[in-house]
Amino acid sequence: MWGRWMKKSGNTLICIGKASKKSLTLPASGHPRHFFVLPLIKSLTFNIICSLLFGLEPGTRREKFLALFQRMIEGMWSVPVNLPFTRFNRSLKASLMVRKMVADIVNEKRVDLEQGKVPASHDLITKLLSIRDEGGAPVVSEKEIVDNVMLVMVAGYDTSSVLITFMVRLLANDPDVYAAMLHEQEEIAKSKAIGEPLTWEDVSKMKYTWRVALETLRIFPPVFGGFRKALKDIEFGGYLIPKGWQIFWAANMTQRDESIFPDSMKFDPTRFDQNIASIPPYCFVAFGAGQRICPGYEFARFETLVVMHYLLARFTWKLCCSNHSSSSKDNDFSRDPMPVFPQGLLIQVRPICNIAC
Ligand code: HEM
Repeated sequence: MWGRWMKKSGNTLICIGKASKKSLTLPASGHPRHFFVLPLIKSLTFNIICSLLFGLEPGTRREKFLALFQRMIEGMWSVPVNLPFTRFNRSLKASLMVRKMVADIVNEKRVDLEQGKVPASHDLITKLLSIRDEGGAPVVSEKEIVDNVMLVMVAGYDTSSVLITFMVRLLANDPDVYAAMLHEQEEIAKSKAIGEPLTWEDVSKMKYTWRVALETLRIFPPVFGGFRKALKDIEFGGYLIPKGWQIFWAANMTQRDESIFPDSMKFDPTRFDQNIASIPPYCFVAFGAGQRICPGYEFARFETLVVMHYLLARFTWKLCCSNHSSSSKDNDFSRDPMPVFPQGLLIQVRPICNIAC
């Protein structure tokens, strides 16, 4: 849904490209720098969503929004004990403030639309505000718009950023995949003048990079599962699941099942080339499946591809352990329930410019 809308809106790739270049800039001194990948990419994907979906431009307001939003997310999976000074309590308070900020933005946009200052196609909010029934009355209430904005922010924040972080780790560990991906991006960049933005055609050529992303999602799905309700009695593996029961589908288990993905722990992006036909339906479920499949799939695809393009164009990197951590396993991760690295995955980065960027 959003993918189609974004493709129609001409500046999508330019906007993702600009945000990526801004976040991924280092002084060209050639000296290495250290970065924690996950927080950096999280704020990048947050900024992309803010600009593209909500038309919220950089500035103090967006920074406040990000800080409150992060506080809200931190407590979403904590023990739900609402006592002062708990993570849960801080999260609830932040959530109220985020809702208030979103409601204010929606109101401002309604006024802008009424005064003809922005077109209906400006962003997701103006689009939703402009849907009218035959009598000219709004179809989506402002409360529904606020709910949808909150849902999109939460669903799009921790997902693509986790995928990109895992790809950064993979590329540091696997020189063959790194070389193949760099080659693909170099070929695309060669056809462009320095600073020329990526086009939809360029993105459609990033086939190997997307296979690497899919294979990363197969082994390390950011969303490890979800609930469904049995609409009728089902027999599965010799067990009866009665109608009305809740079922938890687990991407981790299906996507590492040896009978579906042989040698399942081997990282092999060729599973997603012409071999993709051998993957049975509902077995690659990193984006879910069926009617509730992730509506942000296309958006996540081109966001990931554009960010990876600029990362490869501008830097080489290697993994390192954090000075602040006594653990030598800094590059291992745990689930919270999203995959998290103890310090956010520390890397040493060296700026390059071997691709036009
Ligand atoms: C790598 C990136 C992403 C992954 C792996 C991912 C994965 C998922 C999964 C597994 C679901 C549940 C689907 C189901 O129940 O069948 C989901 C739902 C959803 N995703 Fe994504 N997602 C990603 C990026 C995004 C982005 C960037 C957005 C928005 C900009 C987004 C918006 C949503 C929304 C709104 C839902 C709820 C849909 C519903 O309940 O009907 N996702 N996503």
